[in-house]
Amino acid sequence: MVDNIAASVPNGLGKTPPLELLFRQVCYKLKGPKQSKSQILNETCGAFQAGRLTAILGPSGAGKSTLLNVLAGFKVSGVTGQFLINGQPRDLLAFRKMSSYIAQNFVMLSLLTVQETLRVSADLKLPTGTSTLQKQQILDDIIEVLNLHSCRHTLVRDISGGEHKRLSIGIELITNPPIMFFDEPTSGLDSVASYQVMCYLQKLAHNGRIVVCVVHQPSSRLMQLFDDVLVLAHGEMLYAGAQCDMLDSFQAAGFRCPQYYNPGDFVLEVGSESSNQRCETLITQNKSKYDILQSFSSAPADEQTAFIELSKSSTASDALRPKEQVGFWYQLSVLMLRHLRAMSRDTIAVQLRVAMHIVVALLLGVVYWQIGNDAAKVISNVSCMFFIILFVFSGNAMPSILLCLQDSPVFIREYYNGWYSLKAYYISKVLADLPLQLICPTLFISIGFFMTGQPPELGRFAMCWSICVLTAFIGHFIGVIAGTLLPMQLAIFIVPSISIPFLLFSGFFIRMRELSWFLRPICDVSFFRYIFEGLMRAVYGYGRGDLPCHQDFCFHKSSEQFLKYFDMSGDSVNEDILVLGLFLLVLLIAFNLSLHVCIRRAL
Ligand SMILES: Nc1ncnc2c1ncn2[C@@H]1O[C@H](COP(=O)(O)OP(=O)(O)OP(=O)(O)O)[C@@H](O)[C@H]1O
Repeated sequence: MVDNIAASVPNGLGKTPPLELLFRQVCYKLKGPKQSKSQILNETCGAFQAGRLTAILGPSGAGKSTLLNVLAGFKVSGVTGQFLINGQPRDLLAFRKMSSYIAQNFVMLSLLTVQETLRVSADLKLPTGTSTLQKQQILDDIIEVLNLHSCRHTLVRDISGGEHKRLSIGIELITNPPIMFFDEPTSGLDSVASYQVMCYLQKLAHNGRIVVCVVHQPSSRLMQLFDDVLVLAHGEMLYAGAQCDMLDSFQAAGFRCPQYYNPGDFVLEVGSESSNQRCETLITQNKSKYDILQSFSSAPADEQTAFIELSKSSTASDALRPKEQVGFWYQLSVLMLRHLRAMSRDTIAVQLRVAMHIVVALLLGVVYWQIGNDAAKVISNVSCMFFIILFVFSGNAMPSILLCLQDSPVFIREYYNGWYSLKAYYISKVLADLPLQLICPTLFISIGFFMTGQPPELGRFAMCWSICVLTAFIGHFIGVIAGTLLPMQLAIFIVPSISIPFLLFSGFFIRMRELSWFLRPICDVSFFRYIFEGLMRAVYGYGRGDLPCHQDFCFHKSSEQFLKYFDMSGDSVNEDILVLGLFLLVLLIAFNLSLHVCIRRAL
């Protein structure tokens, strides 16, 4: 069945020559003088061949994941060494196109089904021109190969750990890459599930691919599945070669594996020695094996000796990223559909958010029932407006942090695999969030405005609605930016901590003229000022005249005088809306920049 996948994918594996990846004297050094252990990999050598399953073994902290990252081309800065593919120096970008890297914590969107996840991946990864029928055929084959029938229509959040691992393999299988790297594909799985996953990997390898995986403490049964083994200890390679020769090699260096002992455990124990001094023979033996290979290689001499100083050439993220396979508009439509589908299933961030806006609006209406047209209750009405601002802002900022935190790791992985451009992701995020940002404040202000007895005039309602929608957008983008740039705890702390001080400069707690001169400029950059001012003007401005007074004396009877008292005279809600629009524009730009920062930081 794996053959079917190969056959149905354009440029499938059947058409590529057998590959050999050779790496020699690969070193990785951490940058910065303060790093206590700066040399993580030291002159490691090894080779991978098509059709063979290779395990990278070693004690914890030996450098296995680092080596995998370096080999897969994800770590480039601080790396030196020689990487040859079929005897030719590796072109990093071409290599990234033909290989896939499946991380230990492979993140996917939890609110899509297994089939939908694979479908999105097929839509974005397969070249334009691949027909729907071909895509469906590939999907069906992958589901069959990886035995994902039973959970085909299950949401990713509900599938088991083993199914999750298999799905992550399936996503990478869509393009049928000839080289696959796996970081601890069996972590978190029981022995049966680990064996199953490893059998799939063996099947993939024996079908003609290079399959390399980092494995922690493989059982004897699992060990038998590997064709080749790399053993790392303290950043040095003790052994790289066929599994069947491994114990002989260790024995030749003075390490004899007891009978009936798991070879995996044995090499881990040898590698766990406090230093590599006793293993010096093994290290030298391995290095000389690959030096001999160098002299017999058929590649031209100048290319063989061309050491690639990757750190010099590949600082830009684009140098690491394969080009997208489908056009911008197609990327945008697939991403939009995916966002909307996931959002429609998001109980907390979407359904509960809409419900909360309705419930709180009803509560507001009951508490401030018909006070908007009463001169005796003007101050309470101002508090009501301030509550509206607070709720619409925080009710949109906080859930948006959560939405972003789920999406960011998926975005980074897919972006670096060339599924789509940053522009397509950015626009799809902004557009897909639009309906929710319109629905929530619209529901809230519609219920609140009429229940609290604000003047029933279309013009005033439209102004209040516009301001509430802009408040929701501002809150949303502040949440989204914080969620993209910061870890969750920090984002949840930072958003209220930064926004609450600006509330002081809104004009509600203290009038601007009462502020010290040096604090007044802060009012100009407090978007709460324009929101509050806009709502006040929309309700009390535009020639509203005297308010009905149902008591002997009402101090704030004249709405004009009342606005004057708050320093908000002038029928200029348009100006407030314009300034809020500018704030929104700045936030949109900041969101775009935060995505750039996010992808650069992931390198
Ligand atoms: N960015 C970094 N800063 C500081 N130390 C680092 C960094 N990256 C890796 N290291 C160190 O390099 C060593 C190798 O790390 P690596 O994650 O590759 O080990 P590993 O063999 O995969 O370990 P494990 O099996 O426990 O996952 C560790 O000692 C780790 O602390």
